[in-house]
Amino acid sequence: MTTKIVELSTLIAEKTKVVDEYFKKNGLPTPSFDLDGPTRIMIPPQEKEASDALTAVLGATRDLNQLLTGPTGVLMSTSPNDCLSLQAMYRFKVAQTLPVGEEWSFEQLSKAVGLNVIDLRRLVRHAMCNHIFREPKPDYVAHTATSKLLAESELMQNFVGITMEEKFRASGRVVDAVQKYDGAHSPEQSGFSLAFDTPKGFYAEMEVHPERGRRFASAMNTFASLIPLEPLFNAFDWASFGKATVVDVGGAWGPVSIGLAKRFPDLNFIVQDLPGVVEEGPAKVPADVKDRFQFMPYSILDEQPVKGAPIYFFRAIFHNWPDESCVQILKNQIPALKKGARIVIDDSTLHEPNTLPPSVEKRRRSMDLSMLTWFGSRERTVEDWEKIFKAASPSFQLRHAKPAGMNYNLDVEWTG
Ligand SMILES: C[S@@+](CC[C@H](N)C(=O)[O-])C[C@H]1O[C@@H](n2cnc3c(N)ncnc32)[C@H](O)[C@@H]1O
Repeated sequence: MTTKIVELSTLIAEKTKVVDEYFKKNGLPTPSFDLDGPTRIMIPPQEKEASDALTAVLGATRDLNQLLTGPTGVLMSTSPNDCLSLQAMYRFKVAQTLPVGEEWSFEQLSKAVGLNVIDLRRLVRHAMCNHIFREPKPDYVAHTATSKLLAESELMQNFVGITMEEKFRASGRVVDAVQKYDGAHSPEQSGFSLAFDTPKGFYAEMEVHPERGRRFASAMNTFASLIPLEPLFNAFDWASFGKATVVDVGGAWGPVSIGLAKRFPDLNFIVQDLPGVVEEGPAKVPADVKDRFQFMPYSILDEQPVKGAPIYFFRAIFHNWPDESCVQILKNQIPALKKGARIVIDDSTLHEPNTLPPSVEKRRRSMDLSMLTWFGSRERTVEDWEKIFKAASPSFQLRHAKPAGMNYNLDVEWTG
């Protein structure tokens, strides 16, 4: 009889071959830890066979690893140390300090980053276990593909920065928050607020710490600009509105609206966000669509000031807010809505357990816990969404809820 571990290893071998052939056929470099290794492994979902094979390999390698580690090993090796060593790499700018292609001794690196050599060595050597840096000869450090990416990419620096400096710390207080508040009813009832000892929720706290706020906004904006927008273009009939204004509520610097503007030349955009965020916006809009953009400070906790637009677009907004706040945000839009106006929501959504490949399910569940950590909020199923619309007003009618890439697209009509 074939055992589970052999079954998994056979699947891994078969599916890895499919992925390998896809890379070769498309002239893509093979994954490598070396300096010139590719920085991003992405197979577009329309390349279904190769994309499914990659998903299968990621799930099966994880399962095989866990089976061979065994229950005792899994429980005892789960630890925050991966975050700890990466936080140190971020805080001491180790990646940016070590020149790419050079080999520096720990002594030299210690002097340059300003951390004693004993602690630097132990932290870097732990990071090396995750292929972040390598030790080409005893007591020397060199870059790998991953540490090089951290050295050279501002997005990665900001993304790692918010994860290690804010979220890692906040995670340590999530269970306390859950126990204390028994379900967050407002953004300040989060692990983040407990960890940072603040009476404010995450976004309100960022307003009083503009540097941290900019780091978060930069990470989110760059991340958003890397996500393929094709699924969003196709999920909603943007063109059917003809010459129309889209109010991009919480649109940050407008990365998603910029994509929409390029694809749908008849649409104009009013991008709204907190004052410190929108002030960065105009400089980021490419010249070819600039005349169709306006940026406006607006807090979703107040009444919507742009009246009578046909489309109010919320991308990755509601999952940052607990249910009561979502209801209030929707109510705040009502005075601006004319009959037939649409609230278009593009947000990640939860599925029934065990209906997605394990690696995708883990990503979604992790996103759900991230929302809990930062904001006391949650990912939602379509049914959860429907309850929120109903609580805000029975005049909100859900026209469709369609999968759109990693997200769901919800088209909600104001029936007046
Ligand atoms: C996860 S980001 C999504 C940004 C953008 N919609 C996208 O898809 O990339 C959430 C956005 O909500 C904005 N935000 C947070 N609190 C807000 C508030 N009270 N009023 C308006 N925007 C807010 C943040 O500044 C941030 O830009």
